[in-house]
Amino acid sequence: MGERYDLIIKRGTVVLPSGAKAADIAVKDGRIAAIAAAGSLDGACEAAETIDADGLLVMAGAVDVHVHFNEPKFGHWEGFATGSAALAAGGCTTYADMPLNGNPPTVDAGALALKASLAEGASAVDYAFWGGLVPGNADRLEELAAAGVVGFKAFMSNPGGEGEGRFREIGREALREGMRRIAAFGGLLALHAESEAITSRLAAKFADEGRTGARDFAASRPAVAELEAVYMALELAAETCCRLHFVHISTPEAIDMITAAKRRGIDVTAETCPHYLTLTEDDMALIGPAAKCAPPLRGEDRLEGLWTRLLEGAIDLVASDHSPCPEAMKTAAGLSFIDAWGGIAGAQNTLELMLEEGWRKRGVPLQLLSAALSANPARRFGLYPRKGEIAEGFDADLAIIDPNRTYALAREDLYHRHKHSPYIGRRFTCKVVRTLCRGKTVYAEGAGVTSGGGVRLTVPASNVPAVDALDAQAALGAAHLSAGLTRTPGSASQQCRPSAPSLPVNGVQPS
Ligand SMILES: NC(=O)N[C@H]1NC(=O)NC1=O
Ligand SMILES: [Zn+2]
Ligand SMILES: [Zn+2]
Repeated sequence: MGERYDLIIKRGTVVLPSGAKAADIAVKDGRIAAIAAAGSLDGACEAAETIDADGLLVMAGAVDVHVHFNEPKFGHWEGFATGSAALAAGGCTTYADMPLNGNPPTVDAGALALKASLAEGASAVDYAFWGGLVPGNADRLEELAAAGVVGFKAFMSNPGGEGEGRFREIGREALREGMRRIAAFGGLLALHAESEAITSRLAAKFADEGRTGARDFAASRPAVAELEAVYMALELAAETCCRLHFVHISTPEAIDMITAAKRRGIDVTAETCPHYLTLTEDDMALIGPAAKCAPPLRGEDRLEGLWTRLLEGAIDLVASDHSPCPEAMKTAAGLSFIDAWGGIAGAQNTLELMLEEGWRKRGVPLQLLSAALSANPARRFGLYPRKGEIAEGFDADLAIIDPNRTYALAREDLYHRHKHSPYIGRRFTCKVVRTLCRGKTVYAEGAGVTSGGGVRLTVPASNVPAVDALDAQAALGAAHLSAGLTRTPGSASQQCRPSAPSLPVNGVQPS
């Protein structure tokens, strides 16, 4: 007998960075100890447990860097236990929690400590936290970085939400100052990019006119609101050299602006969400408030345009933006579409949606999907090389998928706190059947979710992962479509030198 392992997963179709391959995976002390030819470990080694994955896909657990678990105070919207259970059931093994809509929002070290205390012992899978950049907390950014946040999140438009002291959007000058501060310690800023000027003016106009339907909501947040905000933020990033990440991009035009900025050497990445890749404005009108989000769902052309950009490697990562609320805030009698909560509860469905719509329907290679769902988010936010890939030495964070299973998503399948979802009734031809976090089964079909074992991940404040690391995905995209993104290795960090701002920043003289 050879090596003694804790677990062997045998004969699975394993999605490696180089492609899918029949292989055995051995796990010891929570990490991937060996990857070997299918059938070669079984019998040759001892293991406390064996999982037969014959006929099943084995992928790296998804790394969902965009979820809103709303403790403290708004745990009745979504909490760590239920939110993470949904992620586990969907094949996600690591997440990063956004600094809103809990109260207090995560805008200083004290609020972060409170968040962390509430998550401890409650989360089914591993997790990290975002800090917030809001008007007035520029002096708190470094303490948040020192406490290990993955980055900072700011809103360019009104984030909504409830409660005194809730998270607020940031104007141009305070955003610029925040970027200067974040750049100074090598941090990263994530932006919700919609123009407040455009969206608030249209919202007020439509309110006056009594326009409260789904189409009115979409029209009040047009694509140009995203494009203007992305353009402005890219200009500020060029000026301040702040590393930038755009969350939930909804238009291929914005992706193209971001791609052009990458070519100019700006250290920027783009995220989209499964809903922009699987649902349209028509679906939103049909489904109702369960499909309401901001930016809103777009037309078929833009949806397909996003898939093309994903294939080209121009979309760095996919995350859920799980932002749920109590049922009544979506469906109360007499509630108009405009007044319903904007946020889609999608935590559980990311991986299956991407497999269904990407791999199955559009032929997107599994390794490209895996890069967008796992490796790239892990790399960008400092969780790599521990998370994000099936490779020796990495945490044994795995999603096991039955690629020959047809089912329709039912309310009862959902683990998140409130069971509204735009995907209820949707048919899938694949299903996550088991999820392992650090080698422990956290979800198994039939048995359900085992809660509580997730640990907190902190990212060193000085962590500056190069954007070049993301070129792996671009290369895959290029190979697939021969239209990939080219980025000069090292270009981002080498080219950016902060230039003097053209205007004084909030009375602070540029140094
Ligand atoms: N406040 C909040 O979570 N907003 C999120 N919901 C949504 O649909 N987009 C968002 O930014
Ligand atoms: Zn947002
Ligand atoms: Zn969000």
